[in-house]
Amino acid sequence: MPTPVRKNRPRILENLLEAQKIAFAPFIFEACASALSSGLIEALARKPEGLSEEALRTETKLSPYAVRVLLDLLAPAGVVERVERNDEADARSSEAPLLWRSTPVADLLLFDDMTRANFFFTKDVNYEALAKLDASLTEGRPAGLSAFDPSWKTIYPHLPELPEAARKAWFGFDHFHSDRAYEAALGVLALARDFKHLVDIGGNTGRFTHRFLIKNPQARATVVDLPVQTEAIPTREELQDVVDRIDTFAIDWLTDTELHVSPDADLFWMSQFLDCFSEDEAVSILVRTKAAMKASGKNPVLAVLEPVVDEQRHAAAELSLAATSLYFTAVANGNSAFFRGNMLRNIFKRAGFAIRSEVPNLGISHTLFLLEPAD
Ligand SMILES: C[S@@+](CC[C@H](N)C(=O)[O-])C[C@H]1O[C@@H](n2cnc3c(N)ncnc32)[C@H](O)[C@@H]1O
Repeated sequence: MPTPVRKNRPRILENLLEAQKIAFAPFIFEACASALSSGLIEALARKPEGLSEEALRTETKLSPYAVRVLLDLLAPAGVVERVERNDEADARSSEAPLLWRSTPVADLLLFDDMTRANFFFTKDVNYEALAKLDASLTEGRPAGLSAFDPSWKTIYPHLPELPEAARKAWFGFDHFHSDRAYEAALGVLALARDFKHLVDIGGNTGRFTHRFLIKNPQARATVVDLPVQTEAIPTREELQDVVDRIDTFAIDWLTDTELHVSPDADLFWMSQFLDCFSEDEAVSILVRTKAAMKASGKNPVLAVLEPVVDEQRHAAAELSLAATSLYFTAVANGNSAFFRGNMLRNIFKRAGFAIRSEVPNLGISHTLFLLEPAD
């Protein structure tokens, strides 16, 4: 028997609209993608006083039909609006062309770097794969990854093989979210100690390593990652000014390989890394990292930079992070997510680390944890 709808709910019309935005979310998303790629939103943004449909056709090369169906949906979706006529006669006249203009939401789609990084990450990396979210959730594997290649088990070893648009969107998204926090985190680290040897675990393309080495001209670094990433480090053009101070250590943390790095290592660093693993996997990685730290003679610190999903200042950040967790589910590995604060702190404890300090709200949404072995 169907569950009865509860009566006397307040704001039923607003809620009905919200529910339709969800029911038709892919339609709205695709309409925005077309309005961006055709230049429709940009044309409107350049003319704050408004544009007629005819002018939009000229600007975008879209047909009258295409302009009409896009505008008709983007208006109730809150992306464009009809211009209010002041002149009553004008407003009644069927001769006067209807004018359209963009809303502040359209401006964000066009100009806001975070919105754009998220939008194209959704479009070019996740869109097709998300159709397999159900299977991913029930089977505990990234079933959506088959949109790229049915033989791939996780996305990480295949990042360099992604199609051009997906690779650009993946790195654009990753870099957008970590870059802003890097500068702030480097400032915090500089206050803590004069670090001489960085171990960048999950160092990927060496982007953080590069910034660290530029800021610390006497220091060295070891980039730790899957072989496909570490092998590319020496030839990366953007690292050439520091490459003679970088070593690499290739590891697949999902095997039982141990970490071995220079005895001079005094800063172990993990940025947007632990979230690529399940809780138990993260504990295992931290335990092996702790063993490598203890082998160093320099009393090292472990710095973990993570966005904590339930400790965000803004609803937009919380929604972005929670949505990205489903990328981990359907595309990346099937078993990880951005952590809630209590889970992450518990993982540190289980691995035998004590938290020395926490600095929240770095960049847009990251917290920097400084940890030391508790035993
Ligand atoms: C989300 S990226 C983070 C990159 C960078 N640290 C940042 O702040 O943007 C995660 C990194 O972890 C690495 N990684 C994922 N799974 C791994 C594994 N099983 N063993 C070693 N590294 C792995 C990936 O290759 C990638 O470079």
